[in-house]
Amino acid sequence: MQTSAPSQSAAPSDLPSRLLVKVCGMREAASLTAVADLEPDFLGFIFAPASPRYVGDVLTPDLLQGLPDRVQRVGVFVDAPTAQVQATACRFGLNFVQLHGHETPAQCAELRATGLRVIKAFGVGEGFDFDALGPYVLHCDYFLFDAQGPAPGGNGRVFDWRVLENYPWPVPYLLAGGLRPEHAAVVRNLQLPGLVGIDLNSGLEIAPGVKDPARVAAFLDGLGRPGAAA
Ligand SMILES: O=C(O)c1ccccc1NCC(=O)[C@H](O)[C@H](O)COP(=O)(O)O
Repeated sequence: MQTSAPSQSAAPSDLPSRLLVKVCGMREAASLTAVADLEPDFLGFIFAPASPRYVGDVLTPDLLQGLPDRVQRVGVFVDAPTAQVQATACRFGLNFVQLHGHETPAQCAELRATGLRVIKAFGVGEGFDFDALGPYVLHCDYFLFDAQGPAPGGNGRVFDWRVLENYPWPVPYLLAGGLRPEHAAVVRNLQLPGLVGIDLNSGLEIAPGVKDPARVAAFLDGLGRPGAAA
């Protein structure tokens, strides 16, 4: 993993010395509390109505605001208007917004100007065009690289991570797409430029939006994170 911050980055300069972990697609209270106790760096909540992990009326601001401060709250959106993203972020006390649709660099900039931190997600396939990311570089805190699939996210597919060996930008990124506990040992030793964290979702689920805390703990254990054992 690269841990030095490249120059001219819009991203934080204090890059972590260990992989950050985001657990995405949290919905109901029981698994939310159990997973938060395992101390991931980020918890993700899907605000896209078409997703089987859509938080809908299940998630209350109280539940989310009761999380420990050390856990960053990420709202995931797909092509939602800026005002709606901003209002949702305000209502739920989100720290980050993760944009999984066709959001433009201008929309990333608008959201960032409100004080939110921005993760822009991209589906990676063969021949992925890294040049297309250039206009986003100054307006995002992180990128997230996910597998392409029928849905904008949560497809449970792994892409060929070797594509990222050629990652040319200074924005740090999270690796996503079908990660399961069996991947932890390999992920732990990945040496990819710009990689600072991973995003876990359907590979840890009992049902869409219901995470299995034992599988989350197993992944964290495989990464060698202290205190992550169940
Ligand atoms: O998870 C969803 O249902 C989802 C739907 C629409 C947009 C984004 C979504 N997920 C965002 C994530 O960050 C997922 O963790 C990422 O796509 C990886 O998911 P998976 O392949 O299931 O590990």
